[in-house]
Amino acid sequence: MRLIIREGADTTAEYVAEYIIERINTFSPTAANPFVLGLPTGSSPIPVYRALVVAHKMARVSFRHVVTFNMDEYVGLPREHPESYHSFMHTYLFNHIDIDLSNINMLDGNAINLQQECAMYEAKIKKYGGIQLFLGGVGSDGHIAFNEPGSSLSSRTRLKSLAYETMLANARFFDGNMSMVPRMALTVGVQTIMDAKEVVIIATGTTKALAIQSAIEGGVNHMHTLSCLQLHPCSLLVVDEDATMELKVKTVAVSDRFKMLMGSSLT
Ligand SMILES: N[C@@H]1[C@@H](O)[C@H](O)[C@@H](COP(=O)(O)O)O[C@@H]1O
Repeated sequence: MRLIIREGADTTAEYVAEYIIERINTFSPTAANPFVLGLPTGSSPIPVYRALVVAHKMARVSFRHVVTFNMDEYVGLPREHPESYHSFMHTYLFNHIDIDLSNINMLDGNAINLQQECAMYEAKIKKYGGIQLFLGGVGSDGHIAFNEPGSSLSSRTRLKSLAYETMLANARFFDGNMSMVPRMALTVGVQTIMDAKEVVIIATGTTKALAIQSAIEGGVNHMHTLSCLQLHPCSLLVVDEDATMELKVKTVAVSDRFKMLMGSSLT
């Protein structure tokens, strides 16, 4: 697992966007051999999507032969609801790039048979030969996608009840009203993410510091599912300085601002 530290949220997002652009362009996708990209929702990837849209408008990257699979979707929230992950992805990315709508794959949280929906999603990923690059965020408790604490590390796409902490964090998108926050979601599993050829995680802000610390310095364990990436041959965490605040091993190059915050212990 590689760790890249940038100063702030914007430079962190820029790094991730440039990384994805480079990967897509180097791959040179075609209709017969598309680039398969896994995507997250949440506030952390928003500046990444913004940067990808700008790069697309400047003709630096095309999504014409990119196939996407999103990580998760709420159960029971209408697709058109502004807080559905379907709406989120169109608002922040899909409406502004040249992706073919038939290349967008999102779990249907209103499917009549949710179990079948999840099995079909896994089968479709397989049909494309797997995910080339899975971009993800992390929950403040260290979860990846909606693989809440206690999720099996060999899990695949399935129905999950959300942890109280996740619902609390997501209440900000529902006018702070906990009773409006969906209690269940469909999510790719830990193993689905581990099967990707490459995994890139973005984490910014002090609220992610404990999650980053447990993922990097803790053992691999199902209570902090991000930690599974320690076992991935090609995983990358891209974080800002705030998100490194709880790291015990202070061997990283740090900026003056960070040194100031930490006092003389780093000099
Ligand atoms: N299912 C999503 C995760 O994929 C995301 O990583 C997390 C953090 O979101 P944010 O970036 O808004 O902190 O939120 C939800 O739980």
